[in-house]
Amino acid sequence: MSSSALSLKKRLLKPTSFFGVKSWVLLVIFIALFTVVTLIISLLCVIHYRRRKSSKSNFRLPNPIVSKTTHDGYCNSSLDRRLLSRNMSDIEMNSGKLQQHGRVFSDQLASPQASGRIQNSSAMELGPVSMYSQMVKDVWRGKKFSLKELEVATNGFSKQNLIGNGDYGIVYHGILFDNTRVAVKRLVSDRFQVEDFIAQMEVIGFVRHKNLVKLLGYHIERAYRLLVLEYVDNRSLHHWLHECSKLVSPLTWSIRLKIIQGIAKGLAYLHEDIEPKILHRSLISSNVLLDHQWDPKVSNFGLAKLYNPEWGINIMESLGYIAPEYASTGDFTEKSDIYSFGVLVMEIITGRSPIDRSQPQPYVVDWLKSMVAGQKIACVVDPKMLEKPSLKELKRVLLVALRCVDPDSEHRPQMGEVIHMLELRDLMFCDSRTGSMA
Ligand SMILES: Nc1ncnc2c1ncn2[C@@H]1O[C@H](COP(=O)(O)OP(=O)(O)OP(=O)(O)O)[C@@H](O)[C@H]1O
Repeated sequence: MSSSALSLKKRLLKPTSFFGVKSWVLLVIFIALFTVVTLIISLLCVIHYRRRKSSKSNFRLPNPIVSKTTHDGYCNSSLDRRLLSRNMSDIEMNSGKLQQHGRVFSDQLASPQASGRIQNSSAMELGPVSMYSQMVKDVWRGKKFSLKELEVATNGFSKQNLIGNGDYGIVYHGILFDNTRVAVKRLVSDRFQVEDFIAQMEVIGFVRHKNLVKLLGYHIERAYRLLVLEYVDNRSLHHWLHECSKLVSPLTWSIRLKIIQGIAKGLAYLHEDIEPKILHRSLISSNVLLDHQWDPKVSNFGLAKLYNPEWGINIMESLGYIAPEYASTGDFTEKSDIYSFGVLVMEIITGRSPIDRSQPQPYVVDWLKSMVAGQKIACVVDPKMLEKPSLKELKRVLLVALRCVDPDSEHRPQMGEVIHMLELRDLMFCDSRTGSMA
């Protein structure tokens, strides 16, 4: 060993003035401390860099579904204000939705399958979808279903699983892997544009209200347009009003009232609590499903928008729910939905179809008006209802229905007002247009 090495060794082994600790020990401690501090600083730098990067990419879009009650100055009247704040308790808004303000499209859009199809079709028309779908992922709570999964759930879309056929498509009962019961609706038409379908599903998919059927997800592949919906297990209002063979209807007055109020709340939510609002466009008794507590869930909202307007007019006209201005101009507004609601209320009270050609007065609206004018209000209730409502209660609900079918759409109430009227106990029955009810 050389003399310099020996002297270095001596110095390292020599105790220092720092608690008599040997020099080499102090050296090791210093190197260790230096390494740890360097590591901590590097780590902090990385974290800071990542945070900055993610906040930059947190791109915000205008939100299509924003509770209007969150906007100051939205409510047009103090009545609406009260109604909307009360309605909020009915709305199953979870905090996640509010956090999602500014985010629009589901990860389904961003899937190679969906985005590939979008590019194949008119991508230019698509605008926001094609622009943002790549950036915004994992937003709508709707699940991404594969065709295989839905085939398994519905037993290969078997006849045994078939629930029924409607104007929009064929509905199958299904059970998902996690045992959730669903209704899988296969739309008959593949006439609409893929992007229109996706955009509409995205709007409908955000809707969460106890009186509206939830869209859990959807699937597009080849000619398949599949909607996966919450399963509602007690058939439709149409069934219980018109297809139930029992002499006494299980729909008592209080059940009917609950159904009317539930439908009103669901519709008010679509019209007044979300943005953009959704017009139902085919509010009819077969689109009101019931659960075992007779709570109504409105289905098929917004679907008619996908189809040719003529088609919607024909259906609503043939069934007797069409508002006069919609029939004459083809323009559908919120007030056209409210007209259909009025007809629906009349159907629920009387048990008569909106158009019954076997009657001298086939249209329920005309018949009811003539009965009211002839002071025969007590005779309008469904004969299958054993326990009749009090005259006061009946007048209250009838007045609401009559106001909703006012030929002048401007005079029809908003749905928020309807809810309020339905809940008022001591309504003054004075109305210039229905003077006989006073
Ligand atoms: N989510 C659901 N849960 C349970 N049954 C459903 C559900 N959606 C639809 N159905 C049932 O499936 C059948 C077909 O429904 P669909 O909505 O396609 O047409 P519809 O209700 O008969 O009327 P329309 O097409 O004229 O609106 C009906 O018997 C309906 O009650």
